[in-house]
Amino acid sequence: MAAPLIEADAVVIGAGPVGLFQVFQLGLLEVKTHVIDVLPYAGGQCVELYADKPIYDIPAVPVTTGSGLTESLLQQIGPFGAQMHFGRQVASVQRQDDSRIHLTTTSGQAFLTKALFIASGVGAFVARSLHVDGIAQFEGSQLHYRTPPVDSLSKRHVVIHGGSDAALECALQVLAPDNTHRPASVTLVHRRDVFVAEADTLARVQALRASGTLRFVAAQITGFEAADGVLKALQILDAEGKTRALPADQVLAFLGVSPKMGPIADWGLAMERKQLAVNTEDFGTNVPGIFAVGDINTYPGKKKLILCGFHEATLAAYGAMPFIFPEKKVMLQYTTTSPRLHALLGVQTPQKNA
Ligand SMILES: Cc1cc2nc3c(=O)[nH]c(=O)nc-3n(C[C@H](O)[C@H](O)[C@H](O)COP(=O)(O)OP(=O)(O)OC[C@H]3O[C@@H](n4cnc5c(N)ncnc54)[C@H](O)[C@@H]3O)c2cc1C
Repeated sequence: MAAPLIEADAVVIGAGPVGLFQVFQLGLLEVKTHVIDVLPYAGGQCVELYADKPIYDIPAVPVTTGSGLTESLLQQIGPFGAQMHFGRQVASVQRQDDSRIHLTTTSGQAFLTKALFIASGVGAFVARSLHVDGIAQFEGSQLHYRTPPVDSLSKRHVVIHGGSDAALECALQVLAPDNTHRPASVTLVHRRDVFVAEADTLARVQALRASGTLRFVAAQITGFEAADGVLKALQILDAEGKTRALPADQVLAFLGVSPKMGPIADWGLAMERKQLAVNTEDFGTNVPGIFAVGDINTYPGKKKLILCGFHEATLAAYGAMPFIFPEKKVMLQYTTTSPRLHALLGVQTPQKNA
């Protein structure tokens, strides 16, 4: 059954830093927002590509990190109660006759919004898939690119594939002492016995390997065996050059993520060199009611910097008001002095000196 249509004043595509700040600026203008991101969490490039690296050029923040900045932004937008729709990729965008914008996601959710803010950055961060002929048929049932609920792995032969932190964290989660849904076996498969992970994670995985709870095989996955449409085993090419079968009911592959622009070029928006062309007055695209902010847009002098995206989001919020609240006269107010903004932010208005 199709998910019910969500009607909204504003939808933001992308929960990167600029999408999050868009929520803040819209919140100050009393606009409730829905945010859609294909990732299961906020932060965009900041979390996906440089979570622990320092950033030095966020105004008035001498130093933070990709994840630190994201946490601060999430805290800042907290009062506005944006509805987050994680793990969903926007597939289509179409302006309707009533001037609202209709969106659909690949998972079948639809939105109808008065204004749309595209903050999709360098593209949707989607998991790299396992390149084995025919194995895609098991995606979602027996092949996963994120850890599925651990109870679905109970009494199954589980194969975790990859050499990253994410693969090792998955092994630790599946074999956590408090997980009562124990798999029949858990095997970690990576082409070499070398992993890129935090020292603590490596040590905990090593302990599981030493105790025999977690098996490790240095190998490449080259094929699979199935019966009646059910995956039974993976064919692996081991370090000695031998191909053998490894029982596999559930395969969890962690091969990293890569940004994909997706079908954005089909949304009827003017583009220049794969970026959305916008005006610099309010960062509107050529389609009324659709704005583009952050790394996805282009205009003369564009710089792909977070602070530039914050400015763009501010002007886009004001620019969208005629579409969201056409009757409302919008005045610029300062967060320092406006009791109205204090109420929205849930903070006290300072008492005037007697
Ligand atoms: C290594 C590195 C270091 C950097 N250092 C700095 C720095 O020091 N200072 C600085 O200012 N900038 C820095 N940048 C650039 C900065 O990270 C970007 O300018 C910023 O992330 C852009 O934010 P954004 O919100 O526009 O897009 P992004 O951060 O790319 O976020 C976009 C989000 O949209 C989602 N998305 C895209 N398409 C869809 C779709 N169709 N459906 C659902 N979700 C979708 C993506 O999954 C993603 O989460 C750095 C970048 C890199 C790679």
